[in-house]
Amino acid sequence: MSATTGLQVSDLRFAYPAGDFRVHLPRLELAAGKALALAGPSGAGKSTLLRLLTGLLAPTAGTVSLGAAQMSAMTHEARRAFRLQHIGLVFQDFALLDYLTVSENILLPHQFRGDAGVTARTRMQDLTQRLHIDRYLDKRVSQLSQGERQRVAVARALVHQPQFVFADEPTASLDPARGRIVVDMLLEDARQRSACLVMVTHDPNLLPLFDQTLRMEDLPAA
Ligand SMILES: Nc1ncnc2c1ncn2[C@@H]1O[C@H](COP(=O)(O)OP(=O)(O)OP(=O)(O)O)[C@@H](O)[C@H]1O
Repeated sequence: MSATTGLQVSDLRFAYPAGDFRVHLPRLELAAGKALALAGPSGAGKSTLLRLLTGLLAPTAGTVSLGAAQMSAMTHEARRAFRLQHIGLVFQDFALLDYLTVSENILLPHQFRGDAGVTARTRMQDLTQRLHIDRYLDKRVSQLSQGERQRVAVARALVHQPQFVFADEPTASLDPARGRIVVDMLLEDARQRSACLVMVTHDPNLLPLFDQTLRMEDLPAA
């Protein structure tokens, strides 16, 4: 794989300062355009690993590289700027601002990037149509159901066409049919744009859709 476009992890180790949880990931490679499912029982460390891969948590040892960017070699500010530009994140709790409308939530990260222009709006229209939430664009997020909020979080993560997409159980609040729409869209979007997708899931039926699966229970003892 190209060293400058995919995701690479080498000998990553992490322990929370408080508590007993530890993780050791000797090696992970994900080429551009490929999708990885992160599976494992509750409490196995999937969200923790996702945070390590995005630079939201710093490893105790080892390296995470997203394209040419080695996350732990960057300053806090550089990591933040990199995330804003190149990473799309769907958090488990969605991390939406309740008092803003759907479109404001989706475009807010774009404004931080100094760009909320026509391209972003066109892409927002397309994404929200495909996610069946376009009729809510002017509604406050506080007025939406959990499943609708989850899809707003997915649209927000994709609107800037990031090279790396990380999604923490993006179908948890959805019925199977809508969940499948979201997963298919994430996969199709990543493949079309040659982006990397890492998705946490509890659903074994979804695993065959991915190019690779990492099961937390297969990792060596930390
Ligand atoms: N800030 C923290 N400090 C100490 N321990 C933590 C912290 N956050 C999480 N943990 C612990 O780390 C372990 C892994 O948690 P994590 O949320 O990564 O698991 P998960 O696989 O994503 O779980 P779930 O499927 O339930 O979301 C758990 O035992 C959890 O209690």
